[in-house]
Amino acid sequence: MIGVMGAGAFGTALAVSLAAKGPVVLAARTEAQAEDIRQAGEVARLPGVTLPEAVQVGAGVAALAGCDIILLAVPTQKLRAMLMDAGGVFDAKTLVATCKGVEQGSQKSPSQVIAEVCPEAMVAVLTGPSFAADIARGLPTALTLACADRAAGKALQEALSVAHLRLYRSEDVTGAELGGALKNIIAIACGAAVGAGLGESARAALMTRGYAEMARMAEAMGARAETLAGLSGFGDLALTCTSEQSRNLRYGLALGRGETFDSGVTVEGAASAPAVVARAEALGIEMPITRVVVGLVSGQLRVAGAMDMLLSRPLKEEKC
Ligand SMILES: NC(=O)C1=CN([C@@H]2O[C@H](COP(=O)(O)OP(=O)(O)OC[C@H]3O[C@@H](n4cnc5c(N)ncnc54)[C@H](OP(=O)(O)O)[C@@H]3O)[C@@H](O)[C@H]2O)C=CC1
Ligand SMILES: O=C(CO)COP(=O)(O)O
Repeated sequence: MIGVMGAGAFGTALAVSLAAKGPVVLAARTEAQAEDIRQAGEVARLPGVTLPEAVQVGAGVAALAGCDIILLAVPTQKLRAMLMDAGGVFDAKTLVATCKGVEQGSQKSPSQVIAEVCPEAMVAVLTGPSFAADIARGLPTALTLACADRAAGKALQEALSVAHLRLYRSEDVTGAELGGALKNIIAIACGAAVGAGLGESARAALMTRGYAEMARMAEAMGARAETLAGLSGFGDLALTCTSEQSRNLRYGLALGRGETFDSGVTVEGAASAPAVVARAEALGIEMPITRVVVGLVSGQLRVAGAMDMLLSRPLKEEKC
């Protein structure tokens, strides 16, 4: 049976989608949350989506004991603690990370965190351009399913594909995870520029030079260029930087407009950006847009100063 850990927007959307194939367990953090969801028939972070009967709502890791495939849909910075609290329930399971970020402190990707805490588990990554609301409504979506083990990846591709949710297989876990984590940061930069009234041309420039940063880091970390050009990289960059459904873009818009933003909303790019800059420094890679996002998020930079920093860099040849 398939289980989902994290009854937020994305975990719920995936559970609703996969329920077309059979029963799915959706695990909220606490029994009180699970009971609220059962009573309401929907999840607060994904309003307007009625849970089908095939979605069985439970609480905590115990609810997932009978599942062999578990999708992990908690924010990246919460992943390690959640796994460490699992008390062995996740050992020897197939764990599919759906979170898009880099862990603060360790600078590790979700799959690396899983491998460290649950060394017995088979690890895969599900990523790519998809808003929870779109998946839950059954709108057409194409994602990357990355797993270093080819046979396990093929089995997962079958198990997790649904008519409107088309999965493309990859063995490049590093590249798939990097694309998802880095595009969120570039989306914050785009939002900040647009929010500050700098225009659509600035957005296009940030997306393109942001992609160059993503490709640079990917190359340095041994990821494949074609992965970055695929759904998990370019595809998700395009979606997140251009749609106001994106929380990262909306957070950037608020920064650019000088407005406050609800601190309860998951903004993976803001949490991951300092870890990415630290990793870039260790690798000797220039990531100027990511760096200014760190300054914007920490409040040390304003958009005008950030743009001055980017525009005053030495003139150079256009290449990645
Ligand atoms: N929303 C989207 O469109 C997409 C999201 N993603 C990725 O999916 C990940 C999750 O995002 P999303 O679902 O949108 O975020 P949400 O903020 O909507 O939900 C996160 C959920 O994780 C739960 N959670 C946190 N810690 C634990 C824990 N220890 N045990 C159980 N549950 C826990 C939260 O519970 P609580 O409220 O109690 O803290 C919350 O329900 C992110 O990395 C995001 O980038 C990927 C593609 C699309
Ligand atoms: O990852 C996403 C789309 O692919 C969701 O983006 P946000 O986290 O910015 O809402």
